[in-house]
Amino acid sequence: MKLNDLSLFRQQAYINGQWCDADDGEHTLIYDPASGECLGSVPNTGKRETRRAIEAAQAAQPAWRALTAKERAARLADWARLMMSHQDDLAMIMTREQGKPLAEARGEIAYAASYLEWFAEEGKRVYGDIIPAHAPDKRLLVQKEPIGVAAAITPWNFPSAMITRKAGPALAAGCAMVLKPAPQTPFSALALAHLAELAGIPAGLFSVLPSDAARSLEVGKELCENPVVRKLSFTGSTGVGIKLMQQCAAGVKKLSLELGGNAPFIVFDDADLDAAVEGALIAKYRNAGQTCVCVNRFYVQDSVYDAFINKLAAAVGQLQVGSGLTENVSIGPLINAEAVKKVALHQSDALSKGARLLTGGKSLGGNFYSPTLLADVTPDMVVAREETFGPLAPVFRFRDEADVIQQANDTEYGLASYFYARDLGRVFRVAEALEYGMVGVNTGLISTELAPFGGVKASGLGREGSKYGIDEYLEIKYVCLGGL
Ligand SMILES: NC(=O)c1ccc[n+]([C@@H]2O[C@H](COP(=O)([O-])OP(=O)(O)OC[C@H]3O[C@@H](n4cnc5c(N)ncnc54)[C@H](O)[C@@H]3O)[C@@H](O)[C@H]2O)c1
Ligand SMILES: O=C[C@H](O)CS(=O)(=O)O
Repeated sequence: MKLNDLSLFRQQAYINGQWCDADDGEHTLIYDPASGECLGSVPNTGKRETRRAIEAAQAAQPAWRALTAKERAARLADWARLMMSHQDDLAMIMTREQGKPLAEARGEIAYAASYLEWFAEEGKRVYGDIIPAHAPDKRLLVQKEPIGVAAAITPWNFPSAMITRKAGPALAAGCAMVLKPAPQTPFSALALAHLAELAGIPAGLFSVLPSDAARSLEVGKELCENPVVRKLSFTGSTGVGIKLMQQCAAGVKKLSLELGGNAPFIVFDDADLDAAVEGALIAKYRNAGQTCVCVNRFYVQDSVYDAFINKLAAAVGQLQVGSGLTENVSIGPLINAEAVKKVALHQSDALSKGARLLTGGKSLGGNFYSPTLLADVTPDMVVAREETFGPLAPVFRFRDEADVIQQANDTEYGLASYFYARDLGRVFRVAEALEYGMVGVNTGLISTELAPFGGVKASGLGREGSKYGIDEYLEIKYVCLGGL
């Protein structure tokens, strides 16, 4: 790995402020999804290491909580500054282990750092209440307190931002955090731990437990069932989210779940078609279509259908596919062979049921797949219901608002949605009718630390970012003062 600062490339677990191997010496190899090259190895931690990390968190959290919000903020701000001063190296690590183009990786590092900056400040605004009492000798106080030890389990598609979107509010609130990163992308998480150490985040307060897919089940089970852990924040697929929810039920653990999506992208007859094409490229093909808020279904009104798909096909055909290390590449590899297979299956199912291939449609060898556009897609096709999580864009037709709202809402998911229209009445009607946690209007890029990120229905529970995100790591305490 060519880095300016090789100390960022960590091949050990980070537990209680110590860099260590797995207790049983087991380790797992990490591969570059573009080249197949082995990048290095990390310890394959399990239940014993998880318990140690939880005990360390429990020991470290009281002193961290006792700091003022301002003191905690200073450490988080330093962590963010260190991320940005190492942006190039952190981006290189991310591109090598996840595959996204370097420009996108640099963007993610800035996005990830923004959550630390944002919650450093939000921690200073954890206000309580004084409630007008119901009796003259009483005073009613409401205060917010850190929940204690929190656990995080994160996905591979945003190897840094999905971590700081949890660690930022948790530490700002006064909590400790034990993190299990995705098996595919441990190096980004371990680099963050190294920078946290440099920023003065105390030993034990933030631990990182790399593990392969099998050991992840063991680590996750301990995080869900250990009574010291009072909060679990998970980002990943809905199926796994449900399993974790079940494992947390007995301990009545507080949960945040950022799960799968099936985003509609609607183009009305009064849309600016060129703007819609620009928004479609970002909303569909960012991270090679591997984001939870990527468009999964395009809906275009009959009268502008041909004009839109022709414009979009021309734009998609210009997208460059290749290694994320190569300049001007906008579509990197998918994370693995299973991801490529899923895209190919969704495409072959649609074509077998009458869809029309407009551009792309090719597996390019290894984990590369051409950015693809399908027309004449119908609701009986698998792409209508399953999250593709790849660079495949299916385009449906619709007649009018009622028709497209019914189609767009016909899913168990409810994370992100997008539409292009210029009539003001239509904008409000459609934004209010869409059953999603987030709605992009005349834009394909909605994610920012300033806004509440999250979904409804099978897309999860709770919100991350914004003024709401810190509440996920706080408990409300009511104090009733009597006899005054
Ligand atoms: N809503 C969001 O903010 C958001 C963001 C990114 C990804 N996602 C979703 O994540 C999915 C893709 O990411 P993925 O493939 O990493 O998801 P995944 O659910 O397979 O894995 C996510 C994490 O959970 C761990 N995990 C899996 N099974 C587990 C178990 N039984 N116990 C404990 N841990 C377990 C994995 O090791 C990984 O760290 C997509 O569905 C995408 O929509 C959602
Ligand atoms: O995959 C989903 C992440 O939340 C990505 S982003 O926040 O939309 O950039």
